[in-house]
Amino acid sequence: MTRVKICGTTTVADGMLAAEAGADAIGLIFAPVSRRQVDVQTARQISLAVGPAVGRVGVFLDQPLDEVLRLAAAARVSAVQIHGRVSSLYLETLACYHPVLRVLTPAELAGAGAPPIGHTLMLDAPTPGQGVPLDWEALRPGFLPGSWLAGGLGPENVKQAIQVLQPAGVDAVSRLEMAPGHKDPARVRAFIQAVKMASWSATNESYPQ
Ligand SMILES: O=C(O)c1ccccc1NCC(=O)[C@H](O)[C@H](O)COP(=O)(O)O
Repeated sequence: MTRVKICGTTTVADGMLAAEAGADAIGLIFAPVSRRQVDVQTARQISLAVGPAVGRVGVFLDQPLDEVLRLAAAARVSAVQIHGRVSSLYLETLACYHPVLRVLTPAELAGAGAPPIGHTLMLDAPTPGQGVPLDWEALRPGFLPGSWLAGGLGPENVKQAIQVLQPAGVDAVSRLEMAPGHKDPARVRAFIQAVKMASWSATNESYPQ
């Protein structure tokens, strides 16, 4: 089954909405450049509210390692998502503390090998959180099994993305909002439902009859 992460959660109410709609994970963005940045106290409240079955992913962009470790611990996240230019040592050190969702752009994927244990790859647009879809067909030859997909996904196009790439998980934010940082409940529910339906179809269609 394709996992589903609802990113850019800034309130307990929106965290609960995603959890009740069946999300596997929520994203808590700590990148200061983001219009969806959440403060660490609120992030911690959200983490504790969504229950044990929902992953809480701290999202970071070009932030120092000590800042990532401090915020991740304080917010009680269960994984970290790392965008931007960071070293292998940075990622290896982080993976000693948290599962790492390493975000690559399509251009960066070209030179990437299989990720080390503790790391999962996610493909996303060069500028995250802008609602711009990737070219899924062009990605297909190099898309590594087990990778996640983000970039411009919403209820209307996620089925096609899953059919083309069969990602292990999908992640979205812009197309699920009424305004940056504020979820549209109907679109969050529709997105999660669409992922589950598409993933169920992909799994069952591949079974021999
Ligand atoms: O969404 C942001 O504002 C953001 C800013 C800086 C770093 C990461 C950010 N988002 C990370 C995500 O996981 C988004 O869900 C992902 O980029 C997809 O976004 P969208 O294309 O808007 O669905």
